[in-house]
Amino acid sequence: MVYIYDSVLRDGAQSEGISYTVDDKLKIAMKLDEFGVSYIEAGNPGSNPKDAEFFKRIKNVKFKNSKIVAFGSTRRPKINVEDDANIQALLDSGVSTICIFGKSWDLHVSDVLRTSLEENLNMIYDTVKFLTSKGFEVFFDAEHFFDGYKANSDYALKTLKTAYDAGAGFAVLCDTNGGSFPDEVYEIVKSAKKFIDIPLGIHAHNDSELAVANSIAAVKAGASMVQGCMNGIGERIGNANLCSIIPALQIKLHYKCIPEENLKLLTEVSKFISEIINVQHDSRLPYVGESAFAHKGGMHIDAVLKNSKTYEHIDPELVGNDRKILMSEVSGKSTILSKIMEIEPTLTKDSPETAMIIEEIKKLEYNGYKFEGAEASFYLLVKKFLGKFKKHFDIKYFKVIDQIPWENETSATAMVKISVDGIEELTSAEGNGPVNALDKALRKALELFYPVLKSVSLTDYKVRVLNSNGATGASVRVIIESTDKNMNWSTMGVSTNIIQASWDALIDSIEYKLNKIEDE
Ligand SMILES: CC(=O)SCCNC(=O)CCNC(=O)[C@H](O)C(C)(C)COP(=O)(O)OP(=O)(O)OC[C@H]1O[C@@H](n2cnc3c(N)ncnc32)[C@H](O)[C@@H]1OP(=O)(O)O
Ligand SMILES: CC(=O)C(=O)O
Repeated sequence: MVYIYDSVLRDGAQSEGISYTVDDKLKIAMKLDEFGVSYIEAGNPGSNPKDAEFFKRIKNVKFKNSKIVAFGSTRRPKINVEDDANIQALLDSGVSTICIFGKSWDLHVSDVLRTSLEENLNMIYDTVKFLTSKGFEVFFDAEHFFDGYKANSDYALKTLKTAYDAGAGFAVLCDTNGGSFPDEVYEIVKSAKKFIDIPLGIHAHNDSELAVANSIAAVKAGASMVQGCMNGIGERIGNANLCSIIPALQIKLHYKCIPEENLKLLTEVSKFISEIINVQHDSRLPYVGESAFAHKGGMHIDAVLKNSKTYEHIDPELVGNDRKILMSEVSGKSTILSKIMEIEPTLTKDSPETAMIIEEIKKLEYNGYKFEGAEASFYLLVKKFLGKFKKHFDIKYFKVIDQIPWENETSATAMVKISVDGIEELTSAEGNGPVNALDKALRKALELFYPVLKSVSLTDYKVRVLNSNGATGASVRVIIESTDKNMNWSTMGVSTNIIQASWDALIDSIEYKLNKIEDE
């Protein structure tokens, strides 16, 4: 068993750009409990009113898997532990587990605490003893343990012994500055383990991008608690990313970390935390990112479709993620065929249509199209090639007029003339920009013929300048995301004229919806 100790709410709150509300903290704590981590380090009750309120409110919440931990430092030098306001706040926090960080690097004792080595040991002893004697489960975070060990191993080890003598349940060895290497961590954890019989934990920062490797090295050397943060957030570059450590330990090294059946919640929990902290979920996160199982190279896709083990280190379903097959100019026949077969199952790798579609895609990608992000446009292209595309309307013309200054949120007016089965319709609409006005005018006209389009809305609009050397004459690629609440789809347009590119993406969005209805 390796105890998973998440610090998203404490060390995570020390990340640049992250500031939780009390409600955010409560939501995250409940999600982590549902996921099944053993400990949730929820904050420092002596630090600020928000954390103090959190500890007050959390008293009324029942947790089924996790214990809430309050975090704080050893007492200040040269005062009685009972007189330390931060220790008092820990006592009042209402939790049963407390994590105390203390100095284990002599440099920090002399230069930061500005006290004697002896007094620092007294501070550790007094604080841990005081809290254990009050019945708390106490963990000791040996701050800068690895740097301290390298500078003065006797003293660093003495700090662990002191915490042990005072009744600490775990000594957690911290790579606070994140500068250690896995082989050093392995050796130092081994020697700490030989020196003292207290359960050991690891708390690694990611300054050298080695926090996950260092945490795993520590476990291999005998540590049985991993402190870290989901998504790797935390002070500076962040903490060891638990989203990578948990599956590595549980799936590959067969340690028990969280309830087995909950591992498939990992991707959801990771995305939930990004949502709460209001940052884009990083697609490149191992295991849980959108790209973690996204295959693009033609040869990779060919192999994955034959046997997914050829290019996947684990089955994505184990962590609740999905496999993605991306189409692009580096796709081979197998990739595109797998997509084409969703539209026309009788085609094979050797059908002339397959070769023609691949050639067309490569030509279009050369000219700035990117089908990887616009699968609905790909679907329409294939349908057109196979003669299966049904055109639902003709555009006679469209016009857009920009207006500055704005008037009541309106800066553009569009006029659109369409025809459906020979019946013409001319509409106009105002919008907060030319694309918005065009979208509204087009829908107004089409909804008369196709009321189902009332359920469709645009959810995202992205523009990418393709050859920026062309300055205002550069080509742009517009990607539009649409939804009808049941499904989402993306379409694309490329042109030197941003209005034309947007218009093409809009037309594809609507034709996709109407063609899909006919497939059903
Ligand atoms: C490695 C880590 O991440 S440890 C956790 C770090 N987290 C944080 O700092 C966030 C929470 N911190 C806070 O809210 C504030 O720093 C508080 C409320 C705890 C303290 O605030 P202040 O009393 O104003 O002190 P300030 O933050 O300016 O300085 C830190 C003080 O703590 C002392 N200190 C640092 N580590 C320890 C320790 N392990 N034990 C005792 N005292 C310590 C420093 O020596 C310094 O004291 P000094 O001013 O007498 O020299
Ligand atoms: C305790 C802690 O956060 C650290 O040493 O990094």
